[in-house]
Amino acid sequence: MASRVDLDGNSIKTLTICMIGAGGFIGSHLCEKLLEETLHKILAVDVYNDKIKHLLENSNQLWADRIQFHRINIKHDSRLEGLIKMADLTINLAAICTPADYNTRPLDTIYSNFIDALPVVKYCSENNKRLIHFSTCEVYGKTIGSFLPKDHPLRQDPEFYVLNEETSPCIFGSIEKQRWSYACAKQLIERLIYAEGAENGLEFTIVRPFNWIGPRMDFIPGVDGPSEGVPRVLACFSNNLLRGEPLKLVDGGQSQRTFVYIKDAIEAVHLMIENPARANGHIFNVGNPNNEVTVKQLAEMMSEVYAKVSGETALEVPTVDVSSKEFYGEGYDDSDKRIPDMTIINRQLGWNPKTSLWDLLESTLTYQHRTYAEAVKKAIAKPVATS
Ligand SMILES: NC(=O)c1ccc[n+]([C@@H]2O[C@H](COP(=O)([O-])OP(=O)(O)OC[C@H]3O[C@@H](n4cnc5c(N)ncnc54)[C@H](O)[C@@H]3O)[C@@H](O)[C@H]2O)c1
Ligand SMILES: O=c1ccn([C@@H]2O[C@H](COP(=O)(O)OP(=O)(O)O[C@H]3OC[C@@H](O)[C@H](O)[C@H]3O)[C@@H](O)[C@H]2O)c(=O)[nH]1
Repeated sequence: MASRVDLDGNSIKTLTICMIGAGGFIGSHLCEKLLEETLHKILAVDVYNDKIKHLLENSNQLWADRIQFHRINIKHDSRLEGLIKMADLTINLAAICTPADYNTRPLDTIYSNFIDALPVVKYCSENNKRLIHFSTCEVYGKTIGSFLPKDHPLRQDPEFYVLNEETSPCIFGSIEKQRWSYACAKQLIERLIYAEGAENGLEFTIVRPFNWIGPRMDFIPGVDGPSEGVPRVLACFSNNLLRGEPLKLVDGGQSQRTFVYIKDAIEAVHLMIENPARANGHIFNVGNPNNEVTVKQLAEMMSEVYAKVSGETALEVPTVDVSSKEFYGEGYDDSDKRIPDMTIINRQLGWNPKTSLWDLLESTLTYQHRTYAEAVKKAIAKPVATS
């Protein structure tokens, strides 16, 4: 591989990266990218490795000696500090990050996103190691505009809804709305990392992903995850499409999201890894402001794309409304709208997302159909056990 240079023309040093949560959706894509396009070494830490098996198993591959899997639960494993010490850079992706858990398992959510991340920050700070920590767009919570009357003209003013790392406040619901346990824990760990940077010189970058989606996201209930499990929206809707059932719109699907293709987003992380002088000390929104839809529009587009890639006829009534209480239970609440301000990532790293929502759904749903259609058919055909 020819010697590669960073954004300032300096040659890039080969790194050893301790990637915690490497076996998850984002981790699997990041491992793939680093192995295929760089010479960096990965110490991959996770409790699962199904999503990176293809990278670990084939010993003929060029990168066989550049990835090592460590099955470690970071809650209680003394090997973690040793791995962080061995690495030049630690990337922490580990988290409980599915909304169905925030109000039903708030303690696990808070422990996972705050308490369990503490030693990682501490070991990086004490050993002078750089940290890239994955936070979330949920730290912004609700938009200022959402508190205005429905038809107020200021709702159309970007000042009232575009989310900026340096100027937007973090607006959460009341404590009984346990949905915000995740966002609040993520916010506190961001503040702690920021304080470690300010008081102890920790070199850090914080990433706030805005709905990254693509292949290998979450699981299909009853196929490669629990039948009663509720994954994030891409997998929920994929599951409905694979089963030929209407897509469930929580509270009418009026919330808005911007979706970015995982492969575009991984490019941004790659730039952060290899341009520490431009990334250190920054918090970055990573999303695609051009891909905004309501959840209802997402459902309609996914139905259309799925019909195209599977050759199956779309349902006449493709969606059904369901209340958030029925779908998620007590304590659910929602972010109304999420448009990332791209000024900082653009200025520091020159990054811009490329893939349109239609195109990213086409490649993702082609993957979902190819990977799961047969398995779902079998699961549906299985006779239900009678008592
Ligand atoms: N995908 C998105 O759009 C998105 C949006 C906002 C924030 N994020 C953040 O990005 C990070 C990665 O998200 P993802 O979508 O890949 O989720 P994911 O659930 O697919 O990956 C998380 C991984 O962390 C591992 N993990 C969790 N607890 C662990 C522990 N105690 N010890 C070892 N491993 C543990 C899990 O096994 C899993 O493989 C998370 O911090 C999440 O909050 C993701
Ligand atoms: O079947 C479904 C699933 C979800 N939804 C809705 O779709 C929207 C998106 O739901 P997701 O499950 O993708 O989760 P959210 O976008 O609310 O939060 C996510 O955002 C950023 C990350 O930190 C986390 O991965 C997650 O918290 C929500 O309004 C939800 O209520 C449905 O209408 N139907």
